[in-house]
Amino acid sequence: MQKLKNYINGELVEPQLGQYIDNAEPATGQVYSQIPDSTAEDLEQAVVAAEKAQPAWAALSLEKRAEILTKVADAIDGHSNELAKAEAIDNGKPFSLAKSVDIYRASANIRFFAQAITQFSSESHAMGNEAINYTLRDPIGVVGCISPWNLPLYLFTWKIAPALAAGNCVIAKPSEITPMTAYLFSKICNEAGLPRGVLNILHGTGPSIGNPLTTHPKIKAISFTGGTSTGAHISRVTAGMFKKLSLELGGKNPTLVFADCDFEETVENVVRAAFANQGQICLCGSRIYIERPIYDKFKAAFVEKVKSLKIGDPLEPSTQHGALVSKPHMDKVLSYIELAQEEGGTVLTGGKQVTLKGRCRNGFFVEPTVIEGLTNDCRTNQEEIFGPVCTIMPFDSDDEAIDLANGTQYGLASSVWTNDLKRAHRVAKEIEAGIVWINCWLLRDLRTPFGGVKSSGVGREGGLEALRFFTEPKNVCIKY
Ligand SMILES: NC(=O)C1=CN([C@@H]2O[C@H](COP(=O)(O)OP(=O)(O)OC[C@H]3O[C@@H](n4cnc5c(N)ncnc54)[C@H](O)[C@@H]3O)[C@@H](O)[C@H]2O)C=CC1
Ligand SMILES: O=C(O)/C=C/C=C(\O)C(=O)O
Repeated sequence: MQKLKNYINGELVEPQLGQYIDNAEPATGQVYSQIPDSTAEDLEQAVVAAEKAQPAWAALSLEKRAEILTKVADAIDGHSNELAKAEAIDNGKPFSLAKSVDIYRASANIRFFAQAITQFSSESHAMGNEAINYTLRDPIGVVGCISPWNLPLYLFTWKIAPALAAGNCVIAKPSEITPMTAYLFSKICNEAGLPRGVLNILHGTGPSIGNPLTTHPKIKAISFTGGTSTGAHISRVTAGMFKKLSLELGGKNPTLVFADCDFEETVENVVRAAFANQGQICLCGSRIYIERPIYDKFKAAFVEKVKSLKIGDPLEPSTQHGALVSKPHMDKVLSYIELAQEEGGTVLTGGKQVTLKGRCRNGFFVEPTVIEGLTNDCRTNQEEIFGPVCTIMPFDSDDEAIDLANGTQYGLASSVWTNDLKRAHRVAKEIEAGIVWINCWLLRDLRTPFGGVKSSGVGREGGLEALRFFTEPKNVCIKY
């Protein structure tokens, strides 16, 4: 069975304590590889390598750093089929989605920040005839990046790319549930000529390697994407250590459908927003509010479209809906469907585990599920399910729609479907979320600020926000 290795100082190495954990393929339920269960000992080795490499990496010209990172992006493109297949096997997502979304974005993330750093500038503040201030933005040094399992290489590169472009050296921890593409990426970095020690990748669980990483005194900034409770834990354990924290956490995102929307286009996109990646994207619209005059018509068209999604082997080109990432996650999703019915909800379609034939007969497949008849304050509508489950509810006015949308502890993303420009502006202003899409969903410009409010996180990723996060500003004041 394949044994993955850590990537430290440009080399693929075994964990020092020799401990491994199993890694299963969600579509078959079979363990197919093992990954290092890394510990503080491995972290120490990585910190030494990163500290040693950092001054020379930071001293490279921006153009040279950009050139090396661009070679890494080119190498991702060169291996895109292999990476997409690995992602589909490791995560359970359809190969077609892995290729067109995950691996495409992984390369785009690195290419984008390679260019962005060459355009990065800082402020100056003149004090009349007395003095001028200018701001230097230096790399922080060694930083930590922790990424989740839902968009494995996509989110891994979304974090490491700005950190590296800004001149930091990185210790990155991919999710132990989907380690494979980060492992393949370590080989790609060597192939592309990334200098030794600039990026170090440690595999393993939150308790064994995540905790040591977040609390290591030499790691001065942590960028984390994952569950809200893990984000809260990281805030607690780093309190008093004065680290920079960027926390991109959960969501329970509202989709507001107004009667004047473009009907067909809206149905199609609201289905995608709810069920893309089996509903396992923090941006998925899982609470769908529909203006009453079109509620019945929308419900019928929406349910019909959801029923037509093809569930199947992630490696089959025609599959639209793959497996959930793990058995515990599938059980969690199924328990929420049960809870929704206990809370008075009616399942309009879906609701059950799917048993496929052949190779995938033991896989973790759940039907795309639509539920109606619930109140906004029930647990189903308040807690992040992070799976192929959405609820639909009617509303009667703009104000009611805004209140319903804002009625959770989360505030990550939202989408609004209307042809009324004034309403679109007003609703966008009133919604408590870091991201509002009008007549679209997951349309991404990598220059824009990305992140959430309330329990959805702290700080923003993307564009200049990310480069600012991964640099330390220093003001220099010169008297004339
Ligand atoms: N982007 C998002 O919004 C995501 C949300 N989730 C939510 O979180 C729930 C739980 O999923 P998990 O995989 O358990 O997410 P998680 O938050 O535990 O995992 C995310 C990353 O954090 C790491 N981690 C876990 N404990 C840590 C610790 N103490 N210190 C440092 N790093 C740690 C994990 O190993 C992984 O790399 C999901 O059901 C979903 O509701 C999960 C993944 C992504
Ligand atoms: O940056 C994006 O386009 C998407 C990010 C998605 C997440 O952070 C997530 O699902 O966790």
